[in-house]
Amino acid sequence: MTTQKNGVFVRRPLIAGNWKMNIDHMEAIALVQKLAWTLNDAGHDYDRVQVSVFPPFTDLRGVQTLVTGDKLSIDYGAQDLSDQDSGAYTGDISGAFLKKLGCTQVLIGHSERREVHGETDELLNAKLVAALRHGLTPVLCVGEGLDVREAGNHVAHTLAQLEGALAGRSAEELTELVVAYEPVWAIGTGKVAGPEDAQEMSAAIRAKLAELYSQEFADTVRVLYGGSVKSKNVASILAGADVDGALVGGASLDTDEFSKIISFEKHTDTGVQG
Ligand SMILES: O=C(CO)COP(=O)(O)O
Repeated sequence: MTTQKNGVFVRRPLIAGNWKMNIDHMEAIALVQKLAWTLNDAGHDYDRVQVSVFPPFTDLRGVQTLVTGDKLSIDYGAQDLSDQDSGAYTGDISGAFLKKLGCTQVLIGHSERREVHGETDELLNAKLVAALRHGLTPVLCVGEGLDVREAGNHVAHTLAQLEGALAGRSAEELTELVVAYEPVWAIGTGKVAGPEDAQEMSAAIRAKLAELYSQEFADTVRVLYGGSVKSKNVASILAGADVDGALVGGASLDTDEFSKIISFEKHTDTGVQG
C-alpha cells in the first residue's frame, strides 16, 4: 500500500517472514497465534508496518483458519507457485489454490528456488504472470552470489534478474509489485550486507523500475532487504531511504525476535553483524 503525503509517496514498510521448509501445520498455528498476541501486547499498528508470513504449503489452511477465525491482521502467502493453473503437473501448486486459501502474496524467484530447482528468469516471468492472473501480490526475489559480488558485477546481475522476471509486463499490471533484494552470500550465513549495500541496491532497483516504467511507478514499489536480518541490525538497514522492509528467514521462526524486528521503529541497532 502506498499513500501520498504532501505530494510525496509514503511506502508502508513490510516485514515478511519466510519460514522456508520449517514449521509443520500444528506448529504454524501456535507460531502465528503467539506472533499476533505479542504484536497485540506491543500495540503494533499494522497500518504503519505490514506483517506477512510465508509458511510451507501444508501450513496454509491452518493459518487461514486461524487468521480468519481470530480476525488477525497478519497477511500470509506461499513460498512459490506454478506457472500453470491446473493439469498434469505433479507436485506443483496453482495460484488459484493459493488465492482460495486467502493468500494475498507469493514469493517468486527466491535464490533457493533459483539454485536448488534451477528456476530461470523465463520461468519466473511465467510465474509472475500466474501470480498476477490470480490476484496475488508477487514478492520478486533478486540478488547476487558471492562470486558475482566479488567480481563487482552485483548491480548489473541483480538488475538483469529484475528485468528478466518483469519482461513484457506493464506498470498497470504491477501496481502491487514488491521486490526483495537478497544477496545470496548473506542468507543464513550471519553475514549481512551493510546498510549502504542494501541502500545502494534498493536505489538501483528503483532507478531500473523508473527506467523501465516511470519514476512515479518506481516510487510506489516497495523494495525489501533480506539476508541475516535480526533485531540488532534491522533499524540501520531500514534507515536507507529506498529500503522499505525486510524479508526475514531464520529470525522469523522465533516469535520474540521476529516481533522485535517488526517493531524496528522502536529500537536502535546493537550491531550490524547478524
Ligand atoms: O532467505 C531469506 C529470506 O527469504 C533470508 O534468510 P535469513 O534471514 O535466514 O538469512
